[in-house]
Amino acid sequence: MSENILKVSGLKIAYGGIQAVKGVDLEVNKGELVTLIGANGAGKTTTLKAITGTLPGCKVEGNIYYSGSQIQGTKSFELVKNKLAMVPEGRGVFTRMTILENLMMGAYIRDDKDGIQADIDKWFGVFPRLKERSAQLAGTLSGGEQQMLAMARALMSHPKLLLLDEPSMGLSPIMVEKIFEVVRNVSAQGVTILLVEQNAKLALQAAHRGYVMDSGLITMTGNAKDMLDDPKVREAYLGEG
Ligand SMILES: Nc1ncnc2c1ncn2[C@@H]1O[C@H](COP(=O)(O)OP(=O)(O)OP(=O)(O)O)[C@@H](O)[C@H]1O
Repeated sequence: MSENILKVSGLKIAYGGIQAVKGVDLEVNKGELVTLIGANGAGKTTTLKAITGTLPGCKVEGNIYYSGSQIQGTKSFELVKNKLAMVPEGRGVFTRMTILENLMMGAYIRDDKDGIQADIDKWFGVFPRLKERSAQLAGTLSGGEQQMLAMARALMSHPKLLLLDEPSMGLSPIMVEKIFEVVRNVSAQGVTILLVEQNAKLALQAAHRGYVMDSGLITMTGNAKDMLDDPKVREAYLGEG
C-alpha cells in the first residue's frame, strides 16, 4: 500500500470575512508528483501556506497530517526541521551569496558533512547550469536560474515533501520547459512533490496525479494522464475546445 506523506482534510481558510478555501481534501503519497492546478485566485497558494504554517492571523479549520502527525498550527521552522520544504512564489534566494553558499544555507539543519557534499554533487548533476555558475552571486542569475537555485537549496534540506508554488511564473517559454524538465528529474530521484501551477498542461504532463481547484474547492481529481484527456479540463484549463 502507498504511504501517505500529506493528507489534508476539510481545510477551510478565511482572510477576515473572505472564505478563500472552503473545504479542501487532498493527499500526496510517498514518491508521487501531485499537481494542484486552477485559475488565479482559486486558493492554491493559500492552501500551500496553510500546510507550511505561514498564514498568520487567518482562521484555519480542518486537518493537515504530515508523515502521520497533525501539523495544523505548527510553526514553519519546526516543519523545516521535520523535512517539509517549500519553494514559495517569488523564490527568495540569498542574492548576495554565491550559488554554493545558497546551497550550504539550505543544508543548515544538517551536520553530515559528507552527505552534504554528496548532495551538492547530486543536485549539480540535475542542475548543470548551477554547477557552471557555482561561484556566481545568486542576484546575478536569470529568473529561471534563480528558480532552479531555490529548488536546489530546498532539496539540500533532504525534504520528505517538497512544495513548489508556481515555479514557472514569470519565465520565458523556453525556461518554463526547462523548469518542468528539472521538476520531472527531481521527482525521478524519488523526491515527493506537491506542485501548484497555473500552467495546467505542463503540470499534468509531469505529474502522476492532479487536483483542480476552483473558487476555494477541489472540483476534480484523478490520474494526470486521464485529466489531460478530459474534455472539461481541456476546455477550462488547457485553452481548448
Ligand atoms: N493576505 C490576503 N488577504 C486577503 N485576501 C487574500 C490574501 N491572500 C489571498 N487572498 C485572497 O484569497 C483568494 C485565494 O488566493 P490565492 O493566492 O490562494 O489563490 P491562487 O489560486 O494561488 O491564485 P494565484 O495563482 O493568482 O496565486 C483570492 O481571492 C485572494 O484575493
